[in-house]
Amino acid sequence: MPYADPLSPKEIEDRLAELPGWELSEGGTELRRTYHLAHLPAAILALHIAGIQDELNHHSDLTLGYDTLAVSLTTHAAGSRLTGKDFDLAARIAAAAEAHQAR
Ligand SMILES: C[C@H](O)[C@H](O)[C@H]1CNC2=NC(N)=NC(=O)C2=N1
Repeated sequence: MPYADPLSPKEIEDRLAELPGWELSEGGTELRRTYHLAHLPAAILALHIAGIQDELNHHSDLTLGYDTLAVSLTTHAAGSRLTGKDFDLAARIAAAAEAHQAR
């Protein structure tokens, strides 16, 4: 069983509709969102997300800014294309961000 198979454009469109505020990168290979919150709360949210990612064994790239936390997701084992694992993790990240009152 491969780690995860790339999704079709239609599947991506359908899954993206379930994630308000998230967007695709230029080539449709990354799922992205930037959260806005104060610096230390953003770092704490990053720590929470890191725990979720180890639990799921699927990891995003997180960029901590002055008052932002940017999230970028792709599945490396699928040739850096989007798979269901990306959307599953994004949904968990979105729930964590809401709990941290990130916008
Ligand atoms: C061995 C382990 O299952 C793999 O390295 C996992 C870890 N986390 C991962 N995260 C992401 N985004 N893509 C992967 O292909 C991936 N592979």
